[in-house]
Amino acid sequence: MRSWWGKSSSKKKSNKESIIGTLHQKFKTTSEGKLNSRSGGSRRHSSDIVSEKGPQSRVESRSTSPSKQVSRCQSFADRPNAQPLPLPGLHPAAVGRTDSEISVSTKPKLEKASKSSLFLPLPRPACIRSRANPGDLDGDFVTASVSSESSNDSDDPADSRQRSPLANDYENGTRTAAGSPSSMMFKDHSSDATQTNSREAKKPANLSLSNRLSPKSPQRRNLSSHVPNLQVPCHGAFSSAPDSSLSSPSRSPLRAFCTEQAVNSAFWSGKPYADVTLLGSGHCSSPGSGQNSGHNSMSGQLFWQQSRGSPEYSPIPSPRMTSPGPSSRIQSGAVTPIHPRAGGAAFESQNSWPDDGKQQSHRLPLPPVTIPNPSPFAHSNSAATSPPVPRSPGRAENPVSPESHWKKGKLLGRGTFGHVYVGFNSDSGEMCAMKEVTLFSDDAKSKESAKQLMQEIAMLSRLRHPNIVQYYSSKANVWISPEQVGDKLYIYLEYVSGGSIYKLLQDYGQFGESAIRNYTQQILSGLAYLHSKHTVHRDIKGANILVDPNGRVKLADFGMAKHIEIAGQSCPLSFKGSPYWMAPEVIKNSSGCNLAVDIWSLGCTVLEMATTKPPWSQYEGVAAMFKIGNSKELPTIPDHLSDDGKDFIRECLQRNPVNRPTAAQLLDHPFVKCATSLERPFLESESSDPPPGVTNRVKALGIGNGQARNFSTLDSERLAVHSSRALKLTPHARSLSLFLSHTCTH
Ligand SMILES: Nc1ncnc2c1ncn2[C@@H]1O[C@H](COP(=O)(O)OP(=O)(O)OP(=O)(O)O)[C@@H](O)[C@H]1O
Repeated sequence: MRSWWGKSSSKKKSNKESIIGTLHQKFKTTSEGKLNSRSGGSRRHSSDIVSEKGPQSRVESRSTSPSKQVSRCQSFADRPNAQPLPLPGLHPAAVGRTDSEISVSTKPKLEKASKSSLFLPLPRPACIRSRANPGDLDGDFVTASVSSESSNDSDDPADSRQRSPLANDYENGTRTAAGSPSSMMFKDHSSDATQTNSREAKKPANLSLSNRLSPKSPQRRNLSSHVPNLQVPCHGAFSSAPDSSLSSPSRSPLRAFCTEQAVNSAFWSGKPYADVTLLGSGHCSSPGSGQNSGHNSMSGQLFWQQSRGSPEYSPIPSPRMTSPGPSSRIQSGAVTPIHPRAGGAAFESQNSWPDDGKQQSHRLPLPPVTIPNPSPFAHSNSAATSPPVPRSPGRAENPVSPESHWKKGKLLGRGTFGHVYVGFNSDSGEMCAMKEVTLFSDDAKSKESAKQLMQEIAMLSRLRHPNIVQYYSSKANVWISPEQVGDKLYIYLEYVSGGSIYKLLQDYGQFGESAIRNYTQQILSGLAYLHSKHTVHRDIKGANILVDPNGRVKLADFGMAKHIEIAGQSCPLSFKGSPYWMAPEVIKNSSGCNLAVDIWSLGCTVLEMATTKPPWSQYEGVAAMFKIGNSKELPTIPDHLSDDGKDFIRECLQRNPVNRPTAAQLLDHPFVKCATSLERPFLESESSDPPPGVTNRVKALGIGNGQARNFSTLDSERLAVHSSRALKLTPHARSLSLFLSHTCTH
């Protein structure tokens, strides 16, 4: 083994502590759990599980065909167990108005009714409008909307699909709430939904009514009473992600909380990058599996998380994502006829509501913005209250808060903590990435979420490096406080518009070696800086590395980063990370968490860039973890990589963390030492004329000659938004760059 940094790299035998027993035990448990579930015997954490997929839905859940999804939506009522839609006014006395009545008293009735073809009556609009106190009505529907929203922790259109039973079919089985108080809090919804797939056709009205009428459903809460102090630790010290099992609060609805789900979603579904949560000494969280952003991160117990299909969710919802759920219905006025929780077809299709026709069709998705309701009845008549002017997904809404200079724009992606939007400062013309976290006052996970977010801010606000995403403040000169608006918390980050490495790989396929060298060199620079601050990232992978249009790479997502107090010391191991990128010592819980875990993950990321997949991706999650943790094998290294590339990967993937080089040492490795920068210099030379096409275009824009020369080297976005920050190479930097490119060609 070559020791190019002068350090012995003789391999030691890896720790042979085996996790076989543990995994087998878990596997056995999960298998049993699954069998129980299939036979209807399992009721694991019924309140935690948003929905459950049956054998059929499990297959379809992996379908990515929008048309298929739509077709399933349309055929929902045709399911074998589907019952005729209830007619209004048949049995008014049977309508439960309280939660207890719905959940207890009416339940047997409903089951009985389903056998005897008797159906619960449903309220007509006229009945609703004739209420003595419109506020009651509003309250009911507000309740429904809030609780639905809450149960999904999200309010963007993309989440509509999650709330839809079809969407649940599409991606559930592992779609669960996290067992958090929040999920318990929304038991009406989650538990109903959990059992929906098997029962929903039998009792759609039950779900509808319980959602609409539950007096227990939460109202919007005063956040401050529950997250009273949002001040992050002062600059003086680094903060670290807490080692609790609640590491990824906002993603709780998606977090599997029983082994059965692990099996459902990953092991038996054949999903290559299934999300896993392992039962470990600590916990894991965070995103981005190979297939979803942050969705295969670990958190404490051996669970598989259902992938959402991509680590970054497209800001433009696909057709299958456009079925508006309760939340979007409330906000957008769109109603999915088949949504049982919203009362969908049960109400509208057979009750001859005036706008029946409208409700038969799927409306276009609306952007993830909150549209003020024009009247107290807006909720109740949500189907007919589409905003007069459809908002484009990119259209900014009002400033997040009066003091904030950022306006929220389109959705960039979703992660563990919440959603990320483009932010725009109308005054300066700058953009940022706004991370939005929705907090629920009586939800322990929300507190954890806020805590982690603040720790991430505290961490990021201390870091200044070109290869680390920069934290911005919501307000001038306030650098460490997240902004709290209602029940939402915002932090503002440098906007890296190129997306993540994962997304680039998905869109364009594997990278060429030159790009890999360059990106790796930049990742290493960021890591070397981070490690010099005694901080370990713990979730290095393609989905957490952003790339700007100039090829500059930025480490992102510091939600799991940990500060190691004393250099060289390891912190107590937390089972954190994303399984395919996770170091053996983390899986085996054998030698604590130290900086070397990032080096292992870097090696996996290099392989990911070279092949589009992380190592051992041919194995299912548990098997992959077994491979990583227990085998002595190296993952397959593609032949097309240079010897330097292969050697670099081998160095990173040494099983004994002690033998792994440091980031600083790896910067001297030949694979990255001569990496050529992809970043185009900002040309200042008067003699370099732009191509004729560009010149003409620039002339057409009325830009003078001098400006035109520079314009040719800038992408329009950067020019428009970051002109004040445009990179200019000083003469010294230019000559340095030339020198480096010259010396590295040899
Ligand atoms: N600074 C940014 N610029 C551009 N896009 C971003 C930025 N930060 C995040 N995103 C987008 O938002 C998605 C989710 O962000 P991020 O992963 O940081 O969220 P998170 O809550 O920390 O989730 P997780 O821990 O699951 O990764 C990313 O995959 C990326 O597409």
